[in-house]
Amino acid sequence: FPPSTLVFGLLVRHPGRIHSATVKSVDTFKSTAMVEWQERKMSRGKEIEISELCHLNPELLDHVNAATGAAELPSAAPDKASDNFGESSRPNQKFYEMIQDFRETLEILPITTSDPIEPHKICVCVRKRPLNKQECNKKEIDVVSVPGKGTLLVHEPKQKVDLTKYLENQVFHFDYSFDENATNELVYMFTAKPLVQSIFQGCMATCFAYGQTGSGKTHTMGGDFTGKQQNSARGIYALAAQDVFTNLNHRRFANQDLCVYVSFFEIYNGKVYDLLNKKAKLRVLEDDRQQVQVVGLEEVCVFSAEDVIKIIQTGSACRTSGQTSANANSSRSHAILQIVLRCNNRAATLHGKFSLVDLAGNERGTDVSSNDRSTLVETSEINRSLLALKECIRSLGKNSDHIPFRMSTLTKVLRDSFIGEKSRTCMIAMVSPGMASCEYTMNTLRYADRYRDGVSCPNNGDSSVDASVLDIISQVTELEEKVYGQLKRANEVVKEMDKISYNIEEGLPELVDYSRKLLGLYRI
Ligand SMILES: Nc1ncnc2c1ncn2[C@@H]1O[C@H](COP(=O)(O)OP(=O)(O)OP(=O)(O)O)[C@@H](O)[C@H]1O
Repeated sequence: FPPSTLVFGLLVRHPGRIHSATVKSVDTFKSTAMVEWQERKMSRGKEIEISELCHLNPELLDHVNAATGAAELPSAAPDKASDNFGESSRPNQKFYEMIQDFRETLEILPITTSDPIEPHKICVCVRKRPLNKQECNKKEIDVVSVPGKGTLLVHEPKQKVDLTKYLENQVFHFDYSFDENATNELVYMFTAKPLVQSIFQGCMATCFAYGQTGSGKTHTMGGDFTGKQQNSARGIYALAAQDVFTNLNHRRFANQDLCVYVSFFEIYNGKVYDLLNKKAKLRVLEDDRQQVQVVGLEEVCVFSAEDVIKIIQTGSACRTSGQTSANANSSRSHAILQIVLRCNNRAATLHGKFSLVDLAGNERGTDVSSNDRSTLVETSEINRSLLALKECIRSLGKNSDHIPFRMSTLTKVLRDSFIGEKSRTCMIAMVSPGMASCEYTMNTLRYADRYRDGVSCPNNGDSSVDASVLDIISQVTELEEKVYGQLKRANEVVKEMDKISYNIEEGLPELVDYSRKLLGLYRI
């Protein structure tokens, strides 16, 4: 065991003893040690030696792993079995076998239509899509298992410094979990269907599809695909619309005299675009009663589920056709379909609202490496809105008085959804099963997990948001609140001045009359 490695071992075991003056020499020691260690890794005989040393001192193994990052990297190297026998039929064959072995120990009981549906104010679910054709061609391995209702496992492939492969099996629990065989109808039944019932009772319901690009958000919300053709009648949007009309005609609600309106818009870079009006750019304004309005948003009165499906097709086509212009990729924007129930009176009073949101791909949230300004703006907007969403739903879960909805345009336009007893929320986290997506899958699951606990620990494992960013956002929000308060006061002053000027104007003719009389009296 060469001295430098020993020094390296000691230094990393006692990091508290390293003083700034010695940092340079420590780095030299470290890099020397790393080079030596890399050389040893290349040689099989030496490999065994390291393995033995690490075996004798597991702490050293952890430190070497941490220092080299080796343990964090999924193996791209061929495993020993295939080295020796050339038997490997896929990359990462060894991991594939380990996962298969693990799965054999699991009791698999997928969720079915006969499982009970429990009422939730905030419901968090997860859906795994099947491996797609490309992934199958590449012989990608599936690292996600869904053993049964609510549970999901990620078999994270890891490798020790001695090249031993192992799985870190991470378990997550949600309200419901859907495997790759689940249909949109099954997912709908447990997620959005209970929310449709709630809007008839006057609730503001919201269903979010969250996940990395290609994980199945649009498939779930907008309908499954046959080739490039999307079947809009089989997505959660359309299934919800069908149920709205079934309820509307039900005698229980028939006497409420309700009518249905639909709007469809997207938010890209903090700006709202109307998908039912050639992507017209709209303004979001807040009045002095804190009511948020999307000014000029097209709200179409609909009479059947088929009407809604046509609207979905029109809006989706508008979304897609815009991909070559300002909105370069639909996965970078949030799409929101709103189904609104209004009383059939003269004022068309709001009765209930269901917002169905296909969120921007969350992998953008971690992509901060780009130098391109527009990508950075996009990334920060997506980060900001997803963070704001998390914070608003958490506040809702805690029945907090303060809902930080002004943090992003997304939460501003969904303000109704986070307030009061009548809010209902469902988050469907979508995950891709492939090993290549493992890191994104973990990010998605951690994000969704926070909702479930109602606990936020943004610095603990949440790679997408840095503490300083959180700080800045909350400072900006505070400033926004202050500016808003000042504006409100200014508004009141203007109103008061208006009143005074009105009074002056009112009194003016009388004053003129009086002056005339005076002039007449004294014959001036
Ligand atoms: N549960 C599923 N079963 C079968 N195929 C699926 C499933 N989920 C997704 N797919 C397929 O995977 C591909 C990507 O899905 P989709 O477009 O819905 O992803 P996305 O998350 O909306 O991506 P983006 O954020 O880029 O819009 C599509 O071809 C879709 O048909």
